[in-house]
Amino acid sequence: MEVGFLGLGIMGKAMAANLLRHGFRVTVWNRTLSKCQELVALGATVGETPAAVVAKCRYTIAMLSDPIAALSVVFDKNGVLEQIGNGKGYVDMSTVDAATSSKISEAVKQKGGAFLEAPVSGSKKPAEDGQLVILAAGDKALYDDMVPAFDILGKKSFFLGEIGNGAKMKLVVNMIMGSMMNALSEGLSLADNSGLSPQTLLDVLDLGAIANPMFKLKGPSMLKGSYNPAFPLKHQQKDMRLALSLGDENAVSMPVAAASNEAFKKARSLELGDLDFSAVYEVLKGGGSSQA
Ligand SMILES: NC(=O)C1=CN([C@@H]2O[C@H](COP(=O)(O)OP(=O)(O)OC[C@H]3O[C@@H](n4cnc5c(N)ncnc54)[C@H](OP(=O)(O)O)[C@@H]3O)[C@@H](O)[C@H]2O)C=CC1
Ligand SMILES: O=CC(=O)O
Repeated sequence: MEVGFLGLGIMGKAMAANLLRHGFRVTVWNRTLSKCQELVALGATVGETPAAVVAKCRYTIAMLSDPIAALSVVFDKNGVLEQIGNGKGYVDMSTVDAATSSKISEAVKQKGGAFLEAPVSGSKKPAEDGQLVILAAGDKALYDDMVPAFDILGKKSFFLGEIGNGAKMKLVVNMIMGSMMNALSEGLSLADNSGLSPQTLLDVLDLGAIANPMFKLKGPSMLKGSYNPAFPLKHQQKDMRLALSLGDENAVSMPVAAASNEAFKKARSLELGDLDFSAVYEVLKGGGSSQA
């Protein structure tokens, strides 16, 4: 199978490499074109623009930072829309809001193409290992066509129905994840500031009913102050913002998420946005965000 791949950041690079390893022919594009070279070394070819990739490939996948990037790659000059049409499919796996996804879907469909949103749950390591959870919605026939690729990229894919449902599901999941990261950070800080060992707290948590892979993976590196980005904090804050906006639209009160968003915003203001999202601990350490 041949696919195009737009966006070679932390996730896109790992996902495109995985497809290449499994025998897919992949044509890649990235805004900073030099980043394509690592994939070329693995067998990829390069498209000079998103339009050039879509012209060459029947199916094109995108993995881009945010709504601005997702819209730009489709609607700008040399963008996806210039070449999408009958018989071609566009699959956006970026985490965006439902409105962004719908706008892209409408435009692609108007040109005769098919569109699927397919954001993923799972970070850098699951992307490298093909263990993502794929939350797809939109064109069911395109979903069926993409199953061979999804089987390589993920451990499970869900088809959630109409456009927007994948985006919303992803935002709900990441709203919970961001709130949990804040709760863990406050707990580590409370343990530390009240004379307990934060490492012992992690050990206790790991044996009880609230044990989870995220606490287990991130806790020890947080205690070392090590925040190599797997999931950049700026993207987690974007997801909290979009989830809160979904809450606004549906009159859902989310005080926990709102407080967590403030901590992520504070972290961004301290220029921690490019670090891993667990760096929010730096804001909450020593007594809470108001003292950061
Ligand atoms: N990292 C993670 O753990 C996970 C991330 N996600 C989501 O996946 C998406 C990608 O994340 P990740 O790979 O971590 O992000 P990165 O920040 O590592 O990569 C972002 C990508 O978007 C491109 N980009 C940014 N702005 C523009 C623009 N205006 N026009 C064109 N391209 C642009 C970047 O290009 P350039 O190289 O030129 O900057 C890069 O290829 C995000 O939506 C994120 O929320 C989902 C699950 C897990
Ligand atoms: O979006 C991030 C993730 O870990 O999932």
